[in-house]
Amino acid sequence: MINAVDLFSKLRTQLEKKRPFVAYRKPGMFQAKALLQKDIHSHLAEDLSESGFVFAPFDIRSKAYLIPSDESEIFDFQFKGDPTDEEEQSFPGFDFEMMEEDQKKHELLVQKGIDKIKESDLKKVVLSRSERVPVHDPDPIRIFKNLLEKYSSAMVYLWYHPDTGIWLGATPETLLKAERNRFQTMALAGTQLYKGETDVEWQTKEVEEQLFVTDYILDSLEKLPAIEKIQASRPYSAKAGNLLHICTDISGHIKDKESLKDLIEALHPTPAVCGLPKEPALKFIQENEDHSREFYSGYLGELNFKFEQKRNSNKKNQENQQFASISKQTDLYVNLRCMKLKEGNARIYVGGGITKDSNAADEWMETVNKSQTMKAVLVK
Ligand SMILES: C=C(O[C@@H]1C=C(C(=O)O)C=C[C@H]1O)C(=O)O
Repeated sequence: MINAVDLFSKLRTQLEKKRPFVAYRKPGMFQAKALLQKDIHSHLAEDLSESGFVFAPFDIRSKAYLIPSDESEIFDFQFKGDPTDEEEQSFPGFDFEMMEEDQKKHELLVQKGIDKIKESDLKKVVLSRSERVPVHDPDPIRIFKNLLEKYSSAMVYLWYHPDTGIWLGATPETLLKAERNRFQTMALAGTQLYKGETDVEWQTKEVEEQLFVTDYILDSLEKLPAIEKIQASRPYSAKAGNLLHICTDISGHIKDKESLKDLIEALHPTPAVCGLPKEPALKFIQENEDHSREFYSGYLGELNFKFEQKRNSNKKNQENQQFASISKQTDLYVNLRCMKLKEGNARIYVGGGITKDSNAADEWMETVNKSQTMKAVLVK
């Protein structure tokens, strides 16, 4: 365990030396972790058998970066900021006049998506935009501390790589957790503002949209020969910053470890960030969104991370002796509620799922609400 102040100063040195690093805290954890790469080389996750922290883009044809465990110094730390009661968070206001152009553009895009759904086999498409926000104090470490303070139930991270630049985020969405022969994923979709209550009503549009995601994930998993014993929870409302989403937890068994790659490839990109059917949704996104998503709606996290598991022996003559075995763990998240920091500006990425029942003005508002997760940590 390293003192947080010392860790942050090590991160600054890494930045100065242009060496890749990532610092992160998983949802609900007290302890945070950092991987500081010892050299400046670009390592890639080529076949997902590597061990380290992976940072993968939305577009599966582009490079997925890796900070390999073996080439890094790994630290555990705790950040004791002012513990914020998530119930009492405040979010900054917004200047709607300044955003008029963005609003028009986004509503046109959404309407085009709705029209396409009505006239084709496309059932759902996730459409996004990015927003440039000038940042008064663009110190990534200051912003990361704010993330740690504000979002205890999200995966919060600060990633730096000379090839990708600086990214930060607080994502509520698990892509895949896998350990030994078990795995877990989730179907997350549907959005409403959190108003102090998680026991809320959902409209048919949201229920249907989330069901598309669940069904698609279950179908894709059933097609994989190495996957068995698939189970799905009942849908429930999950809180993420100032928002609520509908969530279904999905779990199962993997028969052979070699299948992790197939599993990740079957899941990414899910209809929670791309659409249904996958191919026409992807085509629509590529042809109509006017920004490159880069790492937004890609995935990130621990890949085949080795950790020591201590077990007590139950043999009498070896009483009190502990046995350590090395296990591998994968813990990946979808890169949502995120931003890229560059030259004193933050580029915030936000999107939402469009179906035949969507309304363009509501979808615009949903992206405004989603952008609050990052805007709230930019202010001092
Ligand atoms: C696409 C985003 O979020 C996804 C889309 C949601 C929706 O359409 O309601 C909800 C949660 C996420 O699965 C985003 O945050 O940018």
